[in-house]
Amino acid sequence: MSRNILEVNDLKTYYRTRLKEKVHAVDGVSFALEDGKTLGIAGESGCGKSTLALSLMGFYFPPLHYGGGSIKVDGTDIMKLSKEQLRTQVSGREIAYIPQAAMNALNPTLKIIRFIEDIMKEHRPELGKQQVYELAAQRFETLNLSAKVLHSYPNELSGGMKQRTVIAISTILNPKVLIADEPTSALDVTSQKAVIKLLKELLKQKFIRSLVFITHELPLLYHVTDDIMVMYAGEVVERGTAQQMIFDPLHPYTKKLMGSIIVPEEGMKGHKLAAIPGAPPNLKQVPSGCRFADRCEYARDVCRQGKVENQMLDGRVYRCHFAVDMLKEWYKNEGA
Ligand SMILES: Nc1ncnc2c1ncn2[C@@H]1O[C@H](COP(=O)(O)OP(=O)(O)OP(=O)(O)O)[C@@H](O)[C@H]1O
Repeated sequence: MSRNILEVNDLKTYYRTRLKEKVHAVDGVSFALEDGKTLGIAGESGCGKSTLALSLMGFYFPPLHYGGGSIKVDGTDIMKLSKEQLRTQVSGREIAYIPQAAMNALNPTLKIIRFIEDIMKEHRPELGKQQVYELAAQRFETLNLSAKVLHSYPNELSGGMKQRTVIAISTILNPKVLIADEPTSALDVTSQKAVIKLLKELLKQKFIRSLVFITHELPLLYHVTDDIMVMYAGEVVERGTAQQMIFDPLHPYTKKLMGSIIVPEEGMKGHKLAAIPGAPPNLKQVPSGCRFADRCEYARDVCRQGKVENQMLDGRVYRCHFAVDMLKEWYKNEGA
């Protein structure tokens, strides 16, 4: 059996607002990612995906705070490390993060090679300027990015090329896990395909070992990731293989989410999430029962009474009171 490269157990993180209220953005999240695997994270806007990504990196800066739980990267609990250790030993080396709109955050006054020089100065100080250049040029060419890009300024690159460059820079230290938050949003279909190809190449070349891919574009998850995890109101409501999650969802929320997808034949048409009536609960005051109950057509009184525990089924996990047979019966009747 393959070992886990990332293990998250009961992770809780919250924002403290100026009025001193707590926003429970990640509320008891647990999952594991095996070496060599890719995990997609889906869910509506505001359900905690980006906060989970920040939390996994140990980026706890006010207003975001750590509330409990563990994050193990290749066996090391990063929450037990100091901020300095996180910065020098974990960030970029063990686990790298490409935030939303990262390509727009590149300093326009610096040539691309300067970003790589800065990383190497910190992590590989023994390398001279020429060695850094050669290493960067070789990496870029292996990834089918011209080494000429290294001499360009960010604004001289197209959006798609800028995004691929950011990914190449962020993975230059061969992190074990790459977390990419909406890496294809705001790109045209051709550029999206190029970004996906690059991510797959990074895995194939073993420049990264595992990938966490956050996106609203659900068909992309089907084509890119082994597993999909769906979040709702700060919690994981279901996790399974991409095939199971898209074609045989168990949780009523996953069912609604996936109901909006038509898997396009050639793979990459951008289908966004269809609107689900109602809104997620306020994360300042989360309900004690099922958080989806108010929007769930199958909800009963029991759903609102007390915490809903995860149920396991053949390696899948879903957070609902009801048994699979009952859910499937309801779904069958719905389709009839
Ligand atoms: N700086 C902040 N201060 C207070 N609350 C915040 C802050 N940033 C995010 N939140 C809240 O935390 C919750 C989770 O937000 P998060 O951005 O993680 O969701 P998301 O699923 O990534 O959404 P999106 O897909 O729009 O990026 C939301 O209720 C959001 O309003």
